[in-house]
Amino acid sequence: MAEQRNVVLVDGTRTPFMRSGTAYLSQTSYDLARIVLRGLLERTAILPEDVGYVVMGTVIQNLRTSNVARDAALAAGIPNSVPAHTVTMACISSNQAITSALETIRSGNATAAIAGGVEVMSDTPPQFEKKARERLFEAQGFKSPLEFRRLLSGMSPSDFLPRAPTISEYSTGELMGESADRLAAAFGVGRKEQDEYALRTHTLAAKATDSGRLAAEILPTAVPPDFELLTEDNTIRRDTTLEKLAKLPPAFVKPLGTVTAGNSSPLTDGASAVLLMEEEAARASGYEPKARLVDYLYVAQDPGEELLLGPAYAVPRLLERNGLSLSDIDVVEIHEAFAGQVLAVLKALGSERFARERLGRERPVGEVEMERVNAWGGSVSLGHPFGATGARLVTTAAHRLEEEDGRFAVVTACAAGGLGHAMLIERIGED
Ligand SMILES: CC(=O)SCCNC(=O)CCNC(=O)[C@H](O)C(C)(C)COP(=O)(O)OP(=O)(O)OC[C@H]1O[C@@H](n2cnc3c(N)ncnc32)[C@H](O)[C@@H]1OP(=O)(O)O
Repeated sequence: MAEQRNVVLVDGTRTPFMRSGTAYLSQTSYDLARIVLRGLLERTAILPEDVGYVVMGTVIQNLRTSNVARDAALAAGIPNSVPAHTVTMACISSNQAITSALETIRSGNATAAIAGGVEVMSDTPPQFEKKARERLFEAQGFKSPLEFRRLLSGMSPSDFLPRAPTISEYSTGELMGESADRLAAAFGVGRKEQDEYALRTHTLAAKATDSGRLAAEILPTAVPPDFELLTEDNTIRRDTTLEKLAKLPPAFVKPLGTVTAGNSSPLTDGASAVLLMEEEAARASGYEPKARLVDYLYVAQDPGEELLLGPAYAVPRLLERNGLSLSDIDVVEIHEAFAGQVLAVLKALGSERFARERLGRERPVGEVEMERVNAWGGSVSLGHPFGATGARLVTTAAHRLEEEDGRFAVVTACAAGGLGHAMLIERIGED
């Protein structure tokens, strides 16, 4: 069998992440995807014709450009001969984009590929109920004013009111935040712990911003109407204190829930992208790749019972099949959908009962040292543009490996549908 081709991360970048309804209100997913692709091309100085494939993740599609990867790639100057596709896998959509690009390179179908993701929650298309959609469909065939009267017959005006989509699990109807609340309760993660974690992530994100560490991955971005140059995430709350967090009411399970606006990831707009290459080709082109993408896997659990617990299943399997243990992992980048979800995952990894009953192992997977976890902030503080978070995690993990002089990083995330992902990344030292 031919030796497997190594796939490396040459570099990654992202727009600043912005709370929905703020700086990117004028933008569509196509706009931000085009901006980030152009930014990546410039940053890496790769010739657009040397890119063999483009794949991007997104969750809430704009129907006019449902293959946003293709349309944004064309607009970014990537030749029309370069194929592109868009994937969706809820909050791990750009993780899926990265692994799709990785497989495209591994299989020899490309030497260099761009993967990324985009989400503009500010541009969520309003939805009509099925009954109204049926009537509107029929109306396409109406010609006379008399026929148009039929549009409303038997319908009330409220049937035509557009509804904002909810962030809920389709199969159960449960909101993500409700599920996070149940998960936290099931693992005995209290409100105080969640608020402390929220304060930690905001504090670390502010520090990483001020020290310029996050600037290394952020693409300064200017958009209409005022074209102010945006260089930082506006999701970070520098005014956060435990006292303020403690006063916030439950956001989902009322009145007794523990998940609040303060310990949840906010609704966010943003885009991210990475350049992946076959290792030898990258070196031959004069690049010093940042990290090797060693291995990855996806898991899926019951969305009713364990919607956001995927990392607790994915990480042990990934470590085991690579002969590693948690103590070998210098950098952990875990998606923070909610503070309570991260803390529940960490508790699951340290739990003997979880190991025995859920993983079929004699011993717990292990305790994760907190200083290794999301040291530059996470989705609660940096925001979570659904389709773009995965590529942020991978880029940050590679940068942290360099900065912290580590060898292995694990990137892991949960997603709607009970899905989970974990990826093993190895820093490429000077050899
Ligand atoms: C796999 C996955 O990723 S699943 C996750 C998918 N994502 C989600 O489900 C999104 C979850 N988040 C949300 O839905 C929303 O952010 C919500 C519902 C939690 C909160 O939304 P909003 O109420 O619009 O949040 P908003 O930012 O206005 O905050 C509400 C209040 O809390 C305050 N607040 C929020 N965060 C903080 C903080 N860190 N410190 C202090 N106060 C805070 C705000 O100032 C605001 O106060 P005000 O009412 O006095 O102005």
